[in-house]
Amino acid sequence: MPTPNPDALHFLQTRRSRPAKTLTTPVPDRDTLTDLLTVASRAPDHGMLEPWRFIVIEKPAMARLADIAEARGTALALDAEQIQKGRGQFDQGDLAVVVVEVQKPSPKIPPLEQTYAVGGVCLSLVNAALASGWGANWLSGWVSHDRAFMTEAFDLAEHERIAGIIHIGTETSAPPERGRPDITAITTWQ
Ligand SMILES: Cc1cc2nc3c(=O)[nH]c(=O)nc-3n(C[C@H](O)[C@H](O)[C@H](O)COP(=O)(O)O)c2cc1C
Repeated sequence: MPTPNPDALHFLQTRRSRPAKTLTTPVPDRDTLTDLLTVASRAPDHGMLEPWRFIVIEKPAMARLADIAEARGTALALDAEQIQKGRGQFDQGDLAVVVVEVQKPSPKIPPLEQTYAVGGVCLSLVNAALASGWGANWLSGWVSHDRAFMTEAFDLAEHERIAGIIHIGTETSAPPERGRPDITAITTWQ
C-alpha cells in the first residue's frame, strides 16, 4: 500500500501563484533563496544534463532591466502599453529569478526533453517558494522571447534562453481561485 503524505498532497491541491504585482518586501535573503534554488533543482532531468542555470535579480538591478526593456520595446516599435508591460515587471519587482534554459549537446536526450526539464524546474521553484510561505509568480512577457533583450540584459549565449522569470516576495493578498482543467474532458483511458 502507498504511504500518503497528506501535507504535501494538501499543498499541491491548494497551491496558487500570487500575482507578481501584489508581491512586496521582505524578500528571501540569499541563503534562503539558495535553499529554494536547491529544492527547485531537484527536478526530473533525463540524462542528468542539468540544462538550466539561475540569474538572481535583486532590487538594485531592476532599474537597469526596466530601461533595457523600454529601449527594446521602442526599437521593436511596440505600442506604449506593451512597452510599459515589458518594463513593468522590473519596475515593480523586488526579487526575481531568471531560470535560464541551457541546451546541452547530447546524442541521447532531445532538445525538447531538456526544455521540459527546465519547465519542471520553474514550477518547482514556484512551489518551493509557496510552500515556504512566500508569494511567487512565473512570468515571461515579450522580453523573455526577445533575443536582443536576453543578450543585453543577461548576456545569454545562443544556446541559452529564458524559461521563466520567477518573482518571489511577501504576498499582500491571496487571489481568488481560478478555473482549473476539467480532468474528465482532457483524459482518456485505455
Ligand atoms: C511559461 C509561462 C509563462 C507565463 N507568463 C506569464 C506572464 O508573463 N504574465 C502573467 O500574468 N502570467 C504568466 N503566466 C501564468 C502564471 O505564472 C500562472 O500560471 C498564473 O498566475 C496562475 O497560476 P497558479 O496555477 O499557480 O495559480 C505564465 C505561465 C507560464 C507557464
